[in-house]
Amino acid sequence: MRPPPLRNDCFALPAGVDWTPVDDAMAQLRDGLHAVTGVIRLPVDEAAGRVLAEPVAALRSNPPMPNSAVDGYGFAHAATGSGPQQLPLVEGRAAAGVPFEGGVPLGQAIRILTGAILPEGVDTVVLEEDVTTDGANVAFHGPLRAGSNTRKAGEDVVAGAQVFDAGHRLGAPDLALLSALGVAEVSVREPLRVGVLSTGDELVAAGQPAGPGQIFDANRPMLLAMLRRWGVVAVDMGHVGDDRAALAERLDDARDRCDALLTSGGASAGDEDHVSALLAETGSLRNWRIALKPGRPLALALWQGMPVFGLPGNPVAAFVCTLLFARPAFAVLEGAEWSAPQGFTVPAAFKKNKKPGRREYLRARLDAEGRAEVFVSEGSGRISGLSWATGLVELEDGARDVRPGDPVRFLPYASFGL
Ligand SMILES: Nc1nc2c(c(=O)[nH]1)N[C@H]1C(S)=C(S)[C@@H](COP(=O)(O)OP(=O)(O)OC[C@H]3O[C@@H](n4cnc5c(N)ncnc54)[C@H](O)[C@@H]3O)O[C@H]1N2
Ligand code: MOO
Repeated sequence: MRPPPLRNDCFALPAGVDWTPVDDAMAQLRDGLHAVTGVIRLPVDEAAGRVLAEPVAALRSNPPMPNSAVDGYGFAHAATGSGPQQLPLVEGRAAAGVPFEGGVPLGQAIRILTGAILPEGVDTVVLEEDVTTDGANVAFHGPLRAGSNTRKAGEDVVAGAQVFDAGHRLGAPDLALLSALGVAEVSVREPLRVGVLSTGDELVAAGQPAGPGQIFDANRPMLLAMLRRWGVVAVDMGHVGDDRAALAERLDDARDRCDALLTSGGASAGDEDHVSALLAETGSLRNWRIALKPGRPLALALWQGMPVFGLPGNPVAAFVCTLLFARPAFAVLEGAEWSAPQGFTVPAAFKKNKKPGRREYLRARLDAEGRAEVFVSEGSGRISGLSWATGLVELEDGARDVRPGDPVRFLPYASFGL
């Protein structure tokens, strides 16, 4: 027998294997998904984090009426000029919620407060800090620009205008806007229910007695917490050993309770890689060898119609694959757009000679000078690096010789909604 040459690089891309570039895998995944959750009506103040199921139009303009932006004195600009101005005051005042009934004659002024509707005859307001008054007259220096310190009706949004498309995920500022526009109820998607299942004979839950060959299940608490951060209903599907029948039973159970499932472990093609073996029997398996480090094996399949993301077992790989593939996929399943993280370019504080042909994600954080430093090890079982980091540095698919000071793309955990 002649052995093959020793490469000893489990990230080498062996010839004859079909390595899928990250972007191709993402595009294929995105194109195969559609919204699966139901639609409900919700009061706007309960809708933060939900995805709109239909477009929303303004029921009212913002602001609904022309009004004053400041506390001061209102008048018609046409009766004023440059230099010292003095205008007699009309009786009464205009306040927010208590409009002045009647008009202000040309050449006269009225006391007006912030948010008050401009009375008939008023188109300009002078700040109270810029006047002197004896209670019967007001004096100030011109010229003032016509319309100073006022807000036009609909200058922000006009009634009838569409403010959001279907698929928009509502954030706190959106609740302010919808409320201001008189929209009190919206049609939104029900939240996605995603199960998390750990696989492998070696796993025990933290807190349980562990034999020398056993390790504590680190992926399940991490993945469940990530889902909760994303507003997903996280369903703990527990742990199964390397037993195909038990795994099939658990997948059936998940199918009844979840819209999608994350499994970890057993994703590649080893003797005990039952997840990919079982999913292969469904005929829908896409067992990707992704040109990605960490996170090469990623099994995607439908189990009786339920999308299953078979994540690699190594916790760092499971984390990266979930951020890159599962999170945007969940958005699509919930009726939103596929979402790419918003990264930014910073100088590197490290050196690295990167091989071509795969995309790499390094655990990273910013130092005091805003440069990205990376974790001491790239081992995908080095969980401490995930805690040490505050984000990931993304190195594109080609070869790259990174020197300190070179620009690199930093993706903070926050850009993945964590
Ligand atoms: N001969 C080769 N061996 C391996 C290769 C390779 O290319 N050639 N690739 C390695 C890479 S990369 C990964 S990733 C893993 C993928 O394997 P699986 O997805 O089948 O995962 P497992 O073998 O079940 O587990 C890998 C590793 O992670 C630990 N693990 C699993 N689940 C958990 C959990 N819930 N919490 C903590 N740790 C977990 C498990 O004990 C293993 O150590 O294959 C490599 N091997
Ligand atoms: O990349 Mo494996 O997918 O290192 O852990």
